[in-house]
Amino acid sequence: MKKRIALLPGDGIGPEVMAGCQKVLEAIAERFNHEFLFEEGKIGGGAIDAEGTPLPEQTVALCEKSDAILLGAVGGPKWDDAPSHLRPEKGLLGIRKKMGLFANLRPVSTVKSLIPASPLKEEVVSNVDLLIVRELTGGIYFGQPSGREGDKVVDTLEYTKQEIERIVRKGFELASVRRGKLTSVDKANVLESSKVWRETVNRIAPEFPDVEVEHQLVDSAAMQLIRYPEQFDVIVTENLFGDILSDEASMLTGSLGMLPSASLRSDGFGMYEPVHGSAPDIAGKGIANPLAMIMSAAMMLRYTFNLFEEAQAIEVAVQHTLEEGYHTKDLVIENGQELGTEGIIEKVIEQINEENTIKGILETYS
Ligand SMILES: NC(=O)C1=CN([C@@H]2O[C@H](COP(=O)(O)OP(=O)(O)OC[C@H]3O[C@@H](n4cnc5c(N)ncnc54)[C@H](O)[C@@H]3O)[C@@H](O)[C@H]2O)C=CC1
Ligand SMILES: CC(C)CC(=O)C(=O)O
Ligand SMILES: [Mg+2]
Repeated sequence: MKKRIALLPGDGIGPEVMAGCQKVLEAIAERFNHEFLFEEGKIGGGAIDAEGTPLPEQTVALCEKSDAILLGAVGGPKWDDAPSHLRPEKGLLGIRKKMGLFANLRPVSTVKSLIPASPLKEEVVSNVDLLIVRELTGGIYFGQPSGREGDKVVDTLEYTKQEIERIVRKGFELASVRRGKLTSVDKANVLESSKVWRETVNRIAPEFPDVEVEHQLVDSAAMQLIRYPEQFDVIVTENLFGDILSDEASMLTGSLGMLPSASLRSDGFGMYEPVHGSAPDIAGKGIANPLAMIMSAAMMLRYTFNLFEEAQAIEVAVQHTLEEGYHTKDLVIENGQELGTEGIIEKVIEQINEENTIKGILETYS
């Protein structure tokens, strides 16, 4: 299979994790006989410095002609005080909106050998397997007006009924092919948009009789994620709530460096991006965890290219690498060996090239 992949490394640790990801995809291409054509584009702070805008037109054109997009991360202290249209994050919001990537899928599951980086009891996180379905192109990140006037500052939370309905449907569809439970998270005791959200969920529910539906208010959901995360299968929620809850949920796995995501359009086109940001505190040190980025690439292979064995090869390679005790600084493994970004990538590639890893996967699919 021949595919064009747009690489948008971005800022901070973005280029470091993207370099590793590209190497892993090259190993997959060689192992499974595919041709992946990579082309890089600028986005975020680097694009502001080079082109005077966080989302240059060439980058949009590159994304439009590609079969899928991989994005690292944007932002950093250098641009923190810039006016809002010159903030790196505007580039990311812009490309999501421009490409119509309304559904952000953020899977969170326990990785057996990892010790959660928090006081969570092992029995509370040992069987976590949940999927946050976050609305990505509406809500308070996009509503107008937004800005300052005198001593007043405004951000607007805005949704159309259609925007709510399409993400809620996505949540139901995904729950129906997983364990059949949908938790809709809102703030319907306060926000009008959340009331419409809840009405929409209740209106669509009869179309999915096999899906059990429950509603949780976002403050309580934040607590339940830590208290009893195994209760969740699919969580569907609006943009801001999904952003916050997914960073919280990352701690169930051990690190923010472990969470991948897929940002999808209704036709299956997607941009694949780790949940984490540009991590300026560790950028340039060679210690960033590239596994969220790599597993985002696995999601790309599965969701946009329908390359199921190849996606699983990456996931199994990551799992075996961790089971053998190799990890980056952000992770804790008992009696493990700490490696840098490049070191862990080498181990994952060794696993991809390991005969038994691939044999096991091919047998599953035969
Ligand atoms: N998708 C994106 O491009 C996102 C960009 N950002 C931007 O990133 C910048 C930094 O934001 P923060 O709030 O610090 O969030 P962050 O996600 O960049 O970092 C939070 C903490 O997690 C650690 N961390 C994150 N990813 C890691 C990885 N792969 N390996 C090891 N440790 C990792 C960082 O070192 C830091 O201590 C800001 O400019 C923010 O706007 C934030 C979130 C998402
Ligand atoms: C940097 C923001 C635009 C978004 C964010 O934090 C995220 O998508 O997780
Ligand atoms: Mg975020």
